[in-house]
Amino acid sequence: MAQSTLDSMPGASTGTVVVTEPLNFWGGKRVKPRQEKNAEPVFEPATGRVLCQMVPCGAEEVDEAIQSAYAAYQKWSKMAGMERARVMLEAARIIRERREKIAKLEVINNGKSIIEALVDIDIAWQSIEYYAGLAGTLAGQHIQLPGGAFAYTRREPLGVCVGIGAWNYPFQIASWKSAPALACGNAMVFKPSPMTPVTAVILAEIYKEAGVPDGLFCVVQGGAETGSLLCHHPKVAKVSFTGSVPTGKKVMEMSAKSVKQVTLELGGKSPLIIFKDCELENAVKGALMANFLTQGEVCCNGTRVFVQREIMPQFLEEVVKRTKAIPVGDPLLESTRMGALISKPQLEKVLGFVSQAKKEGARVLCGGDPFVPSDPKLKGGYFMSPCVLDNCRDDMTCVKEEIFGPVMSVLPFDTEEEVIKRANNTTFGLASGVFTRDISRAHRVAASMEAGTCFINNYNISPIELPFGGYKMSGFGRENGQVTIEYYSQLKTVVVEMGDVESLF
Ligand SMILES: NC(=O)C1=CN([C@@H]2O[C@H](COP(=O)(O)OP(=O)(O)OC[C@H]3O[C@@H](n4cnc5c(N)ncnc54)[C@H](O)[C@@H]3O)[C@@H](O)[C@H]2O)C=CC1
Ligand SMILES: C[N+](C)(C)CCCC(=O)O
Repeated sequence: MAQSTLDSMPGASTGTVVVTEPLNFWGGKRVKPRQEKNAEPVFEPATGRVLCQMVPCGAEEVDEAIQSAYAAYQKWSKMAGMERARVMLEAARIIRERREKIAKLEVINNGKSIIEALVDIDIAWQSIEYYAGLAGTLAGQHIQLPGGAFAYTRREPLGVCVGIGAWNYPFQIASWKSAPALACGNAMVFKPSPMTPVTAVILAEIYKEAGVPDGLFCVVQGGAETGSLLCHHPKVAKVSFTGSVPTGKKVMEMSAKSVKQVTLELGGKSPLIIFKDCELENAVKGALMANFLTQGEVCCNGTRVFVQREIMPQFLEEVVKRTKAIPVGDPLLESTRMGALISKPQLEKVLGFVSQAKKEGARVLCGGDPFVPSDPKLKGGYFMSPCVLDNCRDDMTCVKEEIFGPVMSVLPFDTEEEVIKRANNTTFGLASGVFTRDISRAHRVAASMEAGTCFINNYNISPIELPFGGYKMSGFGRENGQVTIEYYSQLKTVVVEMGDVESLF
C-alpha cells in the first residue's frame, strides 16, 4: 500500500501501511513540510518497520499555524454556543461513522490492541458530543447593585490554545483537548507526540468536513523544539499538556514567561488498595485493568497494588494465572489483548526496570521478558510479556518510579491506617483505587487519597462526564466533565451604572 488515506484502511493489516501524505494541517488543509531536514522515522511498533517520516515544524510554520488558528478564532468565537454545538455534533457523528478505520490507523501507529483502540475512538467522539452539549449552556450571571446599577458576567474564550499530546492515546488526547476548547469558542493548535503523528490530522480533517472555519483546529508536527516554539509564542493564550513530569515542568516554566494558562496532565504511580473483604475475582480483574491497558503505558495506572496480607496467596495465584493468559501479539487481531510497546527504547527502559527490581529483591512471578510472536512479520516488534512482581518494598525503584509498561508491583499490608500512609507516600497523585465490601471503609479511604481520582471497586474506567486530572506532581487543571469549561474560558465582568457618577474628586 503506497498511501494510507482512511479509505485504504479497511483492508490494511499489520506491516503493510506506509503513510506518505503531509501530516501538518492548517488553513483548512494538509500542509507539506517546508523542508525535509530533521525528518525522523516513525516506526510501526508491532513490526519495527518505518511507517512514515515525521518532519518537525520550524518557527515560520508554527507561526503560520497559529495565525491561521487566530483568524478562525475571530469567526468561531462570535458564533452562538448552539451554532458551535451543531458543527461539533457533526464532527462526532463522522468520527463514529469512521471509528474502525481511525482505530486501525491508531493501532498501526501506537501498537495497542484494536479492541482498546476502538474504545479510545468511542471516548473521543463522546467527548466532542459531550462538549457540544455544553456549548449551548455557557452563560454568565446577572448581579443587581444599589441604585438600579447592575453587573453581568460573560463567559468568554481564551483565544488560541495549544495542545501538546503524548503517544499513548494519540487521537483521544487530541479530542479531549480540542472538544472543550472548541466548545468555549477557542481555536487550537495541536502538536502530537513525534512518535504518533498520523491520527491527529484525521481529526483536523473531520472538524473541517463538519464545518469549522479553516484554521480552527491545526496540527503541527515536531518534538521538543516545536513544542517550545508553541509555548513561547505570544499569540497563544493557553497550553494544555499531557506527558511526563520533567517536560510538564518545562512547559509550565516557558508558559510562565508570558503568563499563559496551563493545564498539566502528568505521570503517576497510583495505588490500588485491595482489602481482604473484597470480592476477590473483581479485585483481580480490577488489578489487571489498572496495569495492563495499552501495554501498561497509561498515566493513571494503579501500578502499586497493595494487598491485605491474609488474601495475598489467593490474590497472587489468580492474578498470575490471568496475566499469563493475556494474548500478546498482532494488535490488529481481535483476539489480541496486549500489543507492542511504543518503541524499542521504551521496551528496553521497561525491561531495565524489571532487572533493577530483581536486583533490589523483587520476585518475578511471571513475564518481564521480551516476547517474540511466532508470526514472522512481528519479529521486529517491541513486545514483552506482562509482568507481576512480588516481594516488593516501598523503597524499590519499581515501586517509586513510573515505569510506563506492563509491570505490576504487588505489596502486602496489614492495616487501613498503614496502607493509607504508604499509598500517599509519593510525589504523584493522579489516581487511586480501593476494593472492599465495607462501604464506610471505601469512602473513608477515598477521602484520604491524595489523588485526583479514586475508583471504588473498579479501575480505569473513564466516562467523559467525569473530571480527570492530578493532585501533587501529577499536574493541575482538569480534562473532561463540566469543570473543564472553566479551564478553557475566562470570565468578564461588565459593570453598568444607571445613575450619575459619584466622584470623590
Ligand atoms: N504520564 C503520561 O501520560 C506520560 C508519561 N510518559 C513518560 O515519559 C517518558 C518519556 O516519554 P516522552 O514521549 O518523551 O514524554 P514527554 O513528556 O517528553 O513528551 C510529551 C509531549 O511533550 C512534547 N515535548 C517534549 N519536550 C518538550 C518541550 N521542551 N516543550 C514542549 N513540548 C515538549 C513531546 O514532543 C510530546 O508531544 C515515557 O517513557 C513515560 O515514562 C510519556 C508519555 C505520557
Ligand atoms: C482512558 N484511560 C483512562 C485508560 C487513560 C487516559 C489517560 C491517559 O492519557 O493515559
